[in-house]
Amino acid sequence: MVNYSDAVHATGLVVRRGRTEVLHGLDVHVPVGQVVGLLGPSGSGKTTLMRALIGAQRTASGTVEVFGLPAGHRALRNRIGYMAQSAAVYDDLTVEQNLDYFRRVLGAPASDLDRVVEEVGLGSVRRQLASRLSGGQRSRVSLGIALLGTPELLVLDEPTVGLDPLLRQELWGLFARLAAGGVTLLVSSHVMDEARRCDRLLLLRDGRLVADDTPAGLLAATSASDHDEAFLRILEREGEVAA
Ligand SMILES: Nc1ncnc2c1ncn2[C@@H]1O[C@H](COP(=O)(O)OP(=O)(O)OP(=O)(O)O)[C@@H](O)[C@H]1O
Repeated sequence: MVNYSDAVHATGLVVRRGRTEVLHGLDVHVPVGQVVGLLGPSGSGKTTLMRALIGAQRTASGTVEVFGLPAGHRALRNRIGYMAQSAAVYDDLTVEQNLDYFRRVLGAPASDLDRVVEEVGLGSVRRQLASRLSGGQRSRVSLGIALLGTPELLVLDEPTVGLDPLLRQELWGLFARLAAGGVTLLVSSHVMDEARRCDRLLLLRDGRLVADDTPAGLLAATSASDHDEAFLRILEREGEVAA
């Protein structure tokens, strides 16, 4: 049954990419106003799931609803912000020209430009060409684009990759502030240290959901002292079951 306090509700989601089935009947829900971490080994299906949520991935069967509407519905376009793994940035434009271009495409207010520059901490390079940015700065421009128009759901594919620990901490602070204001965030990550900053964790393995718990709940369920260890234990256990 659909719970209307869920921002995302997927049931029996099956996705094929090419000839291969990569998601095998996932049931996933993401409660409104929470920061939910999407974790799992490389190739486990995190990006594919995110693409399905934003309506960019053809599904073979199952349902995916976002705010009670089918994923990809027109009415969701301005309610979801998506940051892909590869930076969506024009090299021949400055930071603020990039953000302003996407702001106008989205029909977001002019005041969004300064707000977003501030939120992603790019004030000192706002007039610099994107071609001259570091990898971490480029990914923050992409994150800024996802924040334009104040979306209610943010789907962020590894937003902190390539960032130093201080910047990562600042961005997780921003995610927590956004969630406190009612925004829902689904954030994929390879960095297990980031797991403890989430309200809830989804762990994918080979296209199957193998854990859906709070960070503390996962530690308790596995008797592990940190999330690296907890995930390894779950993955080992699931591997044994699958073998
Ligand atoms: N365009 C494609 N055609 C066929 N198979 C694909 C395609 N893109 C991804 N896959 C496969 O789908 C599976 C899931 O990939 P996906 O990118 O969703 O994983 P991921 O968990 O996001 O990985 P990573 O952490 O490395 O980004 C992998 O086995 C991958 O090889």
